[in-house]
Amino acid sequence: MILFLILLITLLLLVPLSSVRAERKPSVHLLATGGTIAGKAASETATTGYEAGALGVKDLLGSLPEAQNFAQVTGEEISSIDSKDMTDDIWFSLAERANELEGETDGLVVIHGTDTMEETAWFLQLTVKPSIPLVLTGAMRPATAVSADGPMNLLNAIRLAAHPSARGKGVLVMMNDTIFSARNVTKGNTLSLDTFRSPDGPLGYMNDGHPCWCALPVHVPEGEAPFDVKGLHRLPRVYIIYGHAGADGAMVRAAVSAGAEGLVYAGCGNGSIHREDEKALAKAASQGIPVVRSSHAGSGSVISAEASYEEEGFIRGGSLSPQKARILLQLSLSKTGDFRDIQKIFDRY
Ligand SMILES: NC(=O)C[C@H](N)C(=O)O
Repeated sequence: MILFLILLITLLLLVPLSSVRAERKPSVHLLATGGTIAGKAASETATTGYEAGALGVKDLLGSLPEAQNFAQVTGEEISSIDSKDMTDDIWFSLAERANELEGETDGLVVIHGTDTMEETAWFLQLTVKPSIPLVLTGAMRPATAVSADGPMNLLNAIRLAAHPSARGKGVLVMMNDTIFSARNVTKGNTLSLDTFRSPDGPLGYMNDGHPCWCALPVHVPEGEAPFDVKGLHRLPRVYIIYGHAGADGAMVRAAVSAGAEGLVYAGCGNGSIHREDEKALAKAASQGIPVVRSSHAGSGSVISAEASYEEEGFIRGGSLSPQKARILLQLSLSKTGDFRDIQKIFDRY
């Protein structure tokens, strides 16, 4: 009897220990959209002139069996495009799938071309419930190239998405061993492997597959996704007008007559607007078309400047790049057309 009791107690003590040892691997699901990471070139030395998005998610995973050592990796294709051709529909599908998978996997990786990666990352930060890590990655060299960067980027992105420390940091971009926040990341070089940067510095690095954080992201959404795009069939038509010397308002007038529902001005310096463009923009705003001032300077915030900008009801775009201000304006317009409410949204996100 005593022997039986001793055996039973030993067993009870061992069961929890063995269950800790047999801890399950985290699951990571890939949503592939195409890009150079899935690109095929005519030769191993070609790094341009390839077909972007030629390889499927199975091919990418098949050539990276090591990934399964770190996570149970599954995947599906959402599209197979060069990301320069990104559409609202693909964004809606991505947001819908990411929201559906939120309770079913520990992390998500979006495989994406680099040209519009920063825009998709930002769109997803605003439309996907931020409960599990969501990481975007891609490549600068096609999969067929000597020393292609895609496999290591994908492996790092999977390991980052599986890592608990990636939670609560908003949508992340993992490129070239470096971790960026969706809000601040931008492509900064046409061809270099080290193309992604953030004016305020990266969030961290992948050191031999382990995230090493050095900063915290700002304006990260909590709880629910800020915008619900379920049921939307298109995003409002918002054009970006590029500010430059010798402007004459023609581009603003062209945008308005093309049916602009909102305008983003990529101004100089602190969102400064050429006076000829300003006249045309003030007219657009008086017709109820919201105008956001942003900057093509590449870093810094757009704050109040000329008194006339405030009188004309222009919205201050803060530190968002013109292309990200455009997305936030599109999503804001799905909620409100009131300039003051849109300003509050810009101040929050
Ligand atoms: N490196 C890349 O992925 C560029 C490619 N044009 C894309 O954005 O799909």
